[in-house]
Amino acid sequence: MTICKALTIAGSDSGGGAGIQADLKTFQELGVFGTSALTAVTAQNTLGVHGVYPMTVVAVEKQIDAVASDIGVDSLKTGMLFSADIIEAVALKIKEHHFTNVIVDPVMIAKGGAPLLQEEAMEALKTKLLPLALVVTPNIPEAEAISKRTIKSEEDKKEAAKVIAALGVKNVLIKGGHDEGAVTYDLLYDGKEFHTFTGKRIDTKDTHGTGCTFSAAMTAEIAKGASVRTAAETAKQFIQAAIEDGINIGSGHGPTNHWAYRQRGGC
Ligand SMILES: Nc1ncnc2c1ncn2[C@@H]1O[C@H](COP(=O)(O)OP(=O)(O)OP(=O)(O)O)[C@@H](O)[C@H]1O
Ligand SMILES: Cc1ncc(CO)c(N)n1
Repeated sequence: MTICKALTIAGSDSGGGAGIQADLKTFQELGVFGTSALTAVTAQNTLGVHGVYPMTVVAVEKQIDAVASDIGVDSLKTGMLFSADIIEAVALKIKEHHFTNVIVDPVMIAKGGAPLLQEEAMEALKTKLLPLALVVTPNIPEAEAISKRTIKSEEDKKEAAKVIAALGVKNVLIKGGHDEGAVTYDLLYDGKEFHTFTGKRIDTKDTHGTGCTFSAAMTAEIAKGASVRTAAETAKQFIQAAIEDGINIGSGHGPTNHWAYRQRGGC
């Protein structure tokens, strides 16, 4: 049996709904062996972020080397990277280990408003990491920050995707969770064409970690050999099920249900 392996380079969410925890749960649910390189520890729950404790650059590098040299990496995703130093180190490791299936979730701000990326790290994200990415998966505020454009319409989303692609990313997937309306529209631009992934918008406050979970599902599917487009389709179904079959944990923005997709018969 071939075991597919995915690495997440991200922050820890003690509350278990986002970050490394969401990524590893999602990898497991989709039948992929998950490994991790922690960039920061956050003290976090459904009410917000109560502390951020970054790892040293050497600690991040050593974790990536340990995984790459022994276990192997079929695909990797990045989440919370926090500082320019960590971004630069991760970019160098991607090149050194010749990682190609790189999914960048450009995490900037937690749902409650806490910064998870230092402002001065934006330039490193754009110039060092994005050119190495197979896919980047910004939400709407992140797409606005990277493209320096305001997104109010589907046309704006398309223009922003083109601007982001011009930074050297092969595929840009702008997630539509922050839009309004009865339907969510996630837009994929592959450098030539646009593809839309839609779902019924669920009226719930329990959407903590939706972005991490979505990009982790894409990463797992790409580890198994799926195309970016097919991976996005599966990720959309995975997150739709995870939000719809909510589990109501904590008194703030609760996590999604990472096992819902499997329970419905997906794998
Ligand atoms: N209320 C909702 N109902 C249905 N789908 C949703 C809802 N909210 C988000 N989604 C979907 O979840 C996925 C993640 O999108 P979103 O824009 O919420 O990411 P995010 O802001 O990066 O999340 P987070 O920062 O919490 O990790 C997308 O496929 C989006 O369409
Ligand atoms: C550690 C971590 N990564 C990402 C997010 C974004 O959801 C979060 N809230 N916490």
